Amino acid sequence: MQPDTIAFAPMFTSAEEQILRALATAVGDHAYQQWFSDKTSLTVQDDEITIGVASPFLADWFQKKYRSTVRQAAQSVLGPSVRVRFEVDPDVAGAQIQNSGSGEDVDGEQPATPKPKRESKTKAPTERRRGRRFSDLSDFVKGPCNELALTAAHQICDSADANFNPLLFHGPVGTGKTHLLEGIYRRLRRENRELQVVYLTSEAFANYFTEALRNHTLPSFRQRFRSVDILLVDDVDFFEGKRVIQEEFLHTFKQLVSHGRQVVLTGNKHPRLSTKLSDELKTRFLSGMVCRMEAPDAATRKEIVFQKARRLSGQFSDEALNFVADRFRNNVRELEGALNCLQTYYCMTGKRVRLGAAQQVLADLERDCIRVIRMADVEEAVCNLFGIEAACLKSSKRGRTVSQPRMLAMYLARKHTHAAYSEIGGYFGGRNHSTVISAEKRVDALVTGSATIQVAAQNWRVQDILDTLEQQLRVS
Ligand SMILES: Nc1ncnc2c1ncn2[C@@H]1O[C@H](COP(=O)(O)OP(=O)(O)OP(=O)(O)O)[C@@H](O)[C@H]1O
Repeated sequence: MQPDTIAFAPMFTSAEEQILRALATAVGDHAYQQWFSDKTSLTVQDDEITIGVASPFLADWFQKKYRSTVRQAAQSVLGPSVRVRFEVDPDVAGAQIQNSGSGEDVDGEQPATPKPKRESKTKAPTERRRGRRFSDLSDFVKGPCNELALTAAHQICDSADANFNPLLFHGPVGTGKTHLLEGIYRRLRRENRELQVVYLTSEAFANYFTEALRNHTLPSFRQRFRSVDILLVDDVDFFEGKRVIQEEFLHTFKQLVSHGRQVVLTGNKHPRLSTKLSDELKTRFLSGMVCRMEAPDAATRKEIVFQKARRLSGQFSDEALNFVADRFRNNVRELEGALNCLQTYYCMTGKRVRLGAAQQVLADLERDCIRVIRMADVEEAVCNLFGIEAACLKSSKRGRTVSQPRMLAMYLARKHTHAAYSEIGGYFGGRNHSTVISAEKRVDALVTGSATIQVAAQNWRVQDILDTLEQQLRVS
């Protein structure tokens, strides 16, 4: 991966300085001296920059007048995913009050608020950390459920020439896909500042694209995304069913990969299981390395809970933490939610949280985690996976493309809703109870025989399909 020359990058020492220089060029010297130099603070935190100003009125005014200029300046240094915030910085405000009385008149563009004063003190980029904090790879707890993915993430950061492109993480919600992607971003930004690394969600990519289409700025949109060294895109499932955006992303992807630039993606399902991604995009997604991430096993959950608890100010007994790890099994977000409850309880009482208190505090949360699965949920999950309409599932059609999904839907409805056979048969197109019984037997036999059926023109083991559907039912 050869870093492209980024405008301004080689000339200045820090990202803050580069942004300020780009800004000065964009707004002109006069306006820069009048509004920015010595009168604002600038903080860069990952892909977010914060401009600190002296009052809420100024924050509002800057937002209206300079937001897009500041964003463009920041993008020229940090890449297209950068976000800009304006907020009151008490240090800047304090410095302005101290220096009041030395103001000068400005041109007609000033806001109808107290004006910034000339001699207020420039605030150097501070250590303060605001806004989004990207996760770090070093905080990621390794277990059998994610070991391969973590190793691949480190390989991307370690080697300028990882031999898989793209790297794609997929798995159920809350299993750490975004954490790994952010961790890659953070490590690369920390250790390879010369690389142009862009992190964004696929939704943001789609929004930038639509904006570029609307504003007739496609060439600059393309130039931005097709010249990065490493592109990290979260949640590619969002591209599903969006043909034009898929096409655009495909070209971006091809261009990057053909120039040896790395692409890392995350998604909730294996690309092959997607019925709404173009075949060409799917093939590209599969051409590198696909890592599945699973819900954490017991030992990993325990390690995660203990690690996260160490970062909290609360005191918790080991039994209380083991209780959390044991009870909240679906994903790491649930574990975090439970720990937050215990932390709040600790803040309220000031007492070390023991097992009894944890059980009491978490009882409600546990109840909330009980998922009642309805036949409509099964229907929706099956239809999504197989790309068919609900009406089709309930119809009298008997072709395989419909009868197999229907058979699986009946099987899952019986397993998870405990509805009577006749009710299930009635729901899926007015069939009788013996049809459901026979569907149940057939699926059991297919699982036992490791049989496969087709999803999206690929053969999948019935057990794998059931696992995928059941994961969706658990979290939907
Ligand atoms: N192995 C892990 N070690 C430490 N924290 C983890 C681990 N896995 C997940 N987490 C934490 O769990 C939370 C949810 O993880 P994350 O957002 O990465 O999940 P995800 O798989 O991207 O979910 P979604 O599909 O909903 O986007 C985050 O706070 C993350 O830091």
